[in-house]
Amino acid sequence: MKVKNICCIGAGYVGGPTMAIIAQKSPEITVTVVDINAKRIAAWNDPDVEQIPIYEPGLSEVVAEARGRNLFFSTDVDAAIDAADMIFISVNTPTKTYGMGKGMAADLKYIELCARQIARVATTDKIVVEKSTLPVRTAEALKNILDNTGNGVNFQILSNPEFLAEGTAVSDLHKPDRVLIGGDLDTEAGREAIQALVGVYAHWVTEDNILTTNVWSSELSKLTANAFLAQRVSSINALSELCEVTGADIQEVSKAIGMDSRIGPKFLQASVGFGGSCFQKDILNLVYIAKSFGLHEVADYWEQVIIMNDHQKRRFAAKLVKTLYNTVSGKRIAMLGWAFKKDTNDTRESASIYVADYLLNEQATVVVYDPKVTQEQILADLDYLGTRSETENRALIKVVNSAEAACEQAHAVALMTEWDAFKTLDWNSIYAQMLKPAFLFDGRRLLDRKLLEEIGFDFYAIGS
Ligand SMILES: NC(=O)c1ccc[n+]([C@@H]2O[C@H](COP(=O)([O-])OP(=O)(O)OC[C@H]3O[C@@H](n4cnc5c(N)ncnc54)[C@H](O)[C@@H]3O)[C@@H](O)[C@H]2O)c1
Ligand SMILES: O=c1ccn([C@@H]2O[C@H](COP(=O)(O)OP(=O)(O)O[C@H]3O[C@H](CO)[C@@H](O)[C@H](O)[C@H]3O)[C@@H](O)[C@H]2O)c(=O)[nH]1
Repeated sequence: MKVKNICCIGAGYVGGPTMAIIAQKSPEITVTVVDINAKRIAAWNDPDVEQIPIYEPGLSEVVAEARGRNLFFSTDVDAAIDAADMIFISVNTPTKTYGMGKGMAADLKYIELCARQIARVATTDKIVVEKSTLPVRTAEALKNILDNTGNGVNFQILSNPEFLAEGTAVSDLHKPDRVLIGGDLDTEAGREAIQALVGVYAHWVTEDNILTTNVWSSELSKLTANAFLAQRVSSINALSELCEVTGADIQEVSKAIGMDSRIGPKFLQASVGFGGSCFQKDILNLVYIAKSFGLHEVADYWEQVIIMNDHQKRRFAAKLVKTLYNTVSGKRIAMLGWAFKKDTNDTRESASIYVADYLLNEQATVVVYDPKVTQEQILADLDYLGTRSETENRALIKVVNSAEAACEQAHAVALMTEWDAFKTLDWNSIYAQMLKPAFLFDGRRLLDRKLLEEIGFDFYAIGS
């Protein structure tokens, strides 16, 4: 079967970019991305393509090429479901904040709502693709809901997890290490559905890079990949603390071990802690699944990755307070960067949120600059923690339009996100504008210690 009409439910960081690339590479397939968030859809449809709601290098060009040709954004979810032969579910699956599994399990209510809506609306056979990251065996629940509608429609369920990283979404989608498709390999209809999706990706991905497995392996591989990646970051961050007390340097250690081809050089960059919407959520989900099967040693093993990450964020903030003579009360601390990594405007679970919260508890005045994050978002992130009232947050935190403005009259600078532009700031003039001694805390190992110490900074960097 050749796919002609795709619907994607969820126009977020995954649904938007993924569907834009499918549309770009497959001009004969009509792709409609739908969402209940009308503001988000309006932004995707903004005549000025630079105003699309997600900042990703190269994405606006792809959208400009395909939008209106075979790529559409709409709030009419029912119509798009009805017209499609393949439906991607790409809605959010956050950590549960209530009830059973609170703080650990994935909240699947949005997934279930999608399944019920598809079941209600569909009048022709559909292939339903899990694009969201889901606990292993979710496809079983989806199948139950879809097969019990009694309207005679046949559904095939595939798992097709997404591995793109934010900030590099377009290149990751153009050249994926692999595309993973899980489906029912035991039936003819299952194999046909898998081949239909293979046919979509085969527009630009070689078949050697398209891996087909059973559904459960596909679902579990996604959680496993994120757990392994996050584990590398926590491992290197754990050793960064040891470096600080022994005189070893984490950059040198990373390089030395990364040259071992069995270890490899990627994901060994020490930092103020990993952030992003996925790592923490997916590991907590894995821990919850292991616990629910009574596998407590497995659960404890993976939970340690999160414990270490929380420790890294806290110890960075604590180091800053200790170095500033044990108090930051009334002091001005500049934070450079709020996004969880460079080249994205996403702030979900960013280390900056937790470090700022710690410093605000110590009564600091925090002044933030990020090239892509709005004041509205920064305040919303802090309010969401619920540590203090909205009024107090607004009194203690300031958001400014440049790194220089953030650092003016500051007692200390905390470099939080590795934006390229921070490398080439005029640190001489920043130093001149700061209170002395001028402290600089590099949470990303972005800056040149020798240069900054020569200027006069009291310089501290993670892992040295
Ligand atoms: N962000 C990433 O880099 C990334 C990468 C790989 C996988 N994932 C996974 O992909 C999924 C989506 O993540 P995201 O970052 O795109 O989330 P997101 O919050 O940016 O987008 C999800 C969108 O789904 C919409 N939505 C929710 N319920 C809906 C419904 N019933 N009908 C229509 N629209 C609905 C929301 O309004 C929202 O716009 C998650 O499971 C996530 O774990 C994310
Ligand atoms: O050596 C490293 C690498 C990353 N990080 C941090 O780890 C976090 C996550 O980074 P990254 O993995 O690059 O971005 P994400 O967009 O969160 O992507 C991850 O999560 C996605 C959602 O599931 C997956 O699709 C991707 O494959 C997976 O890399 C960020 O805060 C990074 O700064 C480090 O501190 N050191």
